[in-house]
Amino acid sequence: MKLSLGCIADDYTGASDLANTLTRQGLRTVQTIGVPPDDLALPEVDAVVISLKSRSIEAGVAVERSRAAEKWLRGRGAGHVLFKICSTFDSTDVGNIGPVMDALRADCGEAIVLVTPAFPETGRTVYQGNLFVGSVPLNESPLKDHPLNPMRDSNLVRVLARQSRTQIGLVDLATLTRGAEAVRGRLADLAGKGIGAAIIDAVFDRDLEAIGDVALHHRLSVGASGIGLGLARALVASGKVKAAAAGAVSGAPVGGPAACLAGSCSQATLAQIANADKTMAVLHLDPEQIIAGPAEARRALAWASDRISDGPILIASSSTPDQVAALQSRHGRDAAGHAIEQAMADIAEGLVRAGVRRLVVAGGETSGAVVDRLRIPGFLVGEEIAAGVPVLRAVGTKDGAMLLALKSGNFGGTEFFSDALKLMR
Ligand SMILES: Nc1ncnc2c1ncn2[C@@H]1O[C@H](COP(=O)(O)OP(=O)(O)O)[C@@H](O)[C@H]1O
Ligand SMILES: O=C(O)[C@@H](O)C(=O)COP(=O)(O)O
Repeated sequence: MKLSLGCIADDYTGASDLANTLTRQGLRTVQTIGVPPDDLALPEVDAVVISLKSRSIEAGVAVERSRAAEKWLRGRGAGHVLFKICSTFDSTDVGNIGPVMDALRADCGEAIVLVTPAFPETGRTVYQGNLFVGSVPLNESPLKDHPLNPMRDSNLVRVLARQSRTQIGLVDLATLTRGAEAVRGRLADLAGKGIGAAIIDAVFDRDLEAIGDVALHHRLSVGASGIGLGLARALVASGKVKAAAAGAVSGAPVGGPAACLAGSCSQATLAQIANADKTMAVLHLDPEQIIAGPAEARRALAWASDRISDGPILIASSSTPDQVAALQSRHGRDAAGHAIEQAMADIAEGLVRAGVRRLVVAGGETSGAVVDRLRIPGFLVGEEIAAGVPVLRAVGTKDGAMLLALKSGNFGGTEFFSDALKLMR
């Protein structure tokens, strides 16, 4: 297998979002959890998206894991590697986007790296280096209240400069609009000044096509699903990938009980939870009790076992920004987040033991904890539920056929949970 594109995603929801985009553009794509073991049977594919849970961990560990993933991808022939980050640039001043980018850039000997989180389909656009979420700058969006990485600066040149050892430049929309040659010229100027990475503006998919065209001639790029779209279209346009051969997988129905778990506290997820009781039984966990010990997860499983044969259920830990801040001030941000993620993993494990084979998880870190606990080695991409969220069919599992949906906290409409289960048959 010689890969046309190698990808390293810094969380599992982000990886499924990118795998979805590449599949929709005609690339045969598989999502793996971590660097695949040698005995994992992978189908013949054009792209592999290696999912890491490296967004919110210590920067040195994120670098080490990302370098191992890059080595594996390059070893399978990937000439270009995309480091997939969040379309809302989720990170802190100590990383991990900058440190991982610096390390991968050094490893592949790239002079200058194109960076853009733009993903117009979900309202993420970049202009003059500033990231917009819908109609507002990042620092005015709900991301300012993210539980782990509150985003309070929309200027990505500044944000990335605080995290990276290299200077950061800008390729603005005016340059991009003049075409690929103008972008190459600007990159050569910046690289000549010793600048190692550039945020590039993008507002429409056509901007991402131009970016993909340029990026494909580099060894490394950094961005969200939008740049994935650009790279995929460039690969197809160049004839390196035959798009007609690809498509989302379907498969035998899985059936059986279905459950949803929400650990995301994002605005979109809060609205989806508020709507869910129209179509399923909903349990709100007590976050304080989760931190106190395992009894809260046991209570959730007992509640679930009474209902799971009657129809789908949703179990949520999610709270409003004020409640999240209060909990964090009592227990610390990382300790609270970790305890809740582990409780969600305990609940997921118990649900699967009780026969659940269709599972929706809301939240990137939450999905990481759940998928790790279930020891799922990889996924094939199925139908699209909402922009950036596909149905995933697990591969290589010991528990037999299983369908999952890993939803980024901010993605999906208000009916997301029932929309997902309609497609997860
Ligand atoms: N009620 C709560 N209070 C504080 N933190 C919470 C609460 N519920 C969940 N969390 C934590 O908030 C984080 C949410 O992150 P994540 O799952 O990545 O969601 P998103 O996709 O919205 O970023 C996780 O670490 C999760 O454990
Ligand atoms: O690019 C995106 O916005 C998503 O793919 C993503 O990375 C989501 O992260 P979470 O919101 O933490 O799930």
